[in-house]
Amino acid sequence: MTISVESLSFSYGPKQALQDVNFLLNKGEFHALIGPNGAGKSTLFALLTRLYALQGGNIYIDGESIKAQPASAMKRIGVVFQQSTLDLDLTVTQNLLYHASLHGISSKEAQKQIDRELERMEMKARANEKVRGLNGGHRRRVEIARALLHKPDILLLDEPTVGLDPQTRRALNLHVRKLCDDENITVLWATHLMEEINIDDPIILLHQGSILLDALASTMIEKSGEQNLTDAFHKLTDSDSFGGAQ
Ligand SMILES: Nc1ncnc2c1ncn2[C@@H]1O[C@H](COP(=O)(O)OP(=O)(O)OP(=O)(O)O)[C@@H](O)[C@H]1O
Repeated sequence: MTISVESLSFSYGPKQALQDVNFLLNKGEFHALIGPNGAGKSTLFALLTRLYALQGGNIYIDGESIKAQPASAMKRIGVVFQQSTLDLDLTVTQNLLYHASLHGISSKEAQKQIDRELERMEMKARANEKVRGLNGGHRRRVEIARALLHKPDILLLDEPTVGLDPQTRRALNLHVRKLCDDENITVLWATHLMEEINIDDPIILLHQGSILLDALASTMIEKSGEQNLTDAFHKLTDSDSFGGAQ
């Protein structure tokens, strides 16, 4: 399963948020989408998930255009948005059952999938608790379980660790990396936190709506001349040093 983004551009009225964005996601790999605030990450997610209609360019899933086959393309994608969309007054299972029914999954199959995904996220013991009683990290795990219910082969996560403490962030990041290893799921993880990225991760560095770098994280360090990812990120996304990084 690959995603190919080709010549993607998007404007909010006169404000151009993305310009000529191109990249490829490889099957079963963890990719980090990084960029400072306002770089265009959320806009890109909105296009990948069909929340916004495409303006310029196209997105292909295994060669299939999401413009031409939006429904079948969407079946292959699971999404965790930046803002939580769980119903706080429903239990974990009720939230997941509702989502499964939206995907047309039978209740028997849904229960099987819910058990499987909650087990994987180490949340099975909390299945009958109201979401309101869960901490932020556990709510995020439920959202990841929910995104996987319809067995997608691509998982998109838009800054999923916002507001979580470092330990919880790390645990969640490891959970998602395991999905790549165990299930061959292709992941796009948007973040502006460099500690969530490994040196050998493929990264897509977005800055002011354009791709500044599409390479391994180690290459970002080399290109910047810095010693670590955090310094490299700041150097490359500082407007004064913009250009010459590609
Ligand atoms: N509804 C909107 N109307 C006008 N401009 C917008 C709108 N949404 C986003 N923008 C602008 O488009 C650009 C890209 O925004 P976007 O939210 O995609 O960036 P981001 O990288 O996700 O940032 P953040 O990390 O802050 O969410 C920014 O300059 C932003 O101000």
